[in-house]
Amino acid sequence: MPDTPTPEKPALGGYAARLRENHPVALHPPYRTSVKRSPTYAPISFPTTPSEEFGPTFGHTDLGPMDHDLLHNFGPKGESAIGPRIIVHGRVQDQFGGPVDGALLEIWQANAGGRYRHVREGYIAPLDPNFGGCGRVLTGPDGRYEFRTVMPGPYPWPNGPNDWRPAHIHFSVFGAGFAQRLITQMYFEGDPLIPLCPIVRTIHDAGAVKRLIAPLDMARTVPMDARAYRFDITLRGRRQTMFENRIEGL
Ligand SMILES: O=C(O)c1ccc(O)c(O)c1
Repeated sequence: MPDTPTPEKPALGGYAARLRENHPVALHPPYRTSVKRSPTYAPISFPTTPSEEFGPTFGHTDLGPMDHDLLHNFGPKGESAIGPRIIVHGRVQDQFGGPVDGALLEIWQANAGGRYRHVREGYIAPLDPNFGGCGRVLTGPDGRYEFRTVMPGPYPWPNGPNDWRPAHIHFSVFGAGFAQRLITQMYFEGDPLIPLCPIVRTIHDAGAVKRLIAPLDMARTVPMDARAYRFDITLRGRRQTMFENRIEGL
């Protein structure tokens, strides 16, 4: 059977470039720390070695059995974290919609009250003794992944006088090696804080923002247990997910 081209798949196969136009500019003063963090000199490219490009590879033996269950992977007695229980699932795909097998996803998030378990966290919301906020999962041959957790709470941050981050989960995606790492944030459908967030507002393309917002997925909800949200991650192409660590010009 010939492969059916997707709308963006070149007839002769090949390569779809990154969508650089949608990448936020590095300097966006309403996102205050971007002023100090944005480069003032042109980026320098360093050559990589083959071992950085192709290894190490990740396998199921690298993950603990509870890594994908943030509800239970921290509490000393395996008790459930406090908060609305959710499943987050989706597919990691390439520019043509093909599955990306064996990608390592690492996730981190605040607890249901909006507080991170981190030494430099300053928000007054309480810690949950049964929630660490970190997890890991590998995609399968069909590119799919799934983990369960609590719905993170929104939280205030010292940017402007009254800026609040919408509820979000941070994602790091590793490909075949440490040099292939992409980082992004997932938001939740219906959150009124999304359009107000100075970090979200660095992204000028409405479609790119929409692709960071996971819709509620009632088909995957577990009755009397957990709601579900679907977050697909597309690595390249016209429908690519916006990644924070893709530097303009590279
Ligand atoms: O990069 C930052 O400054 C920053 C601030 C608050 C956040 O919630 C975050 O994810 C990033």
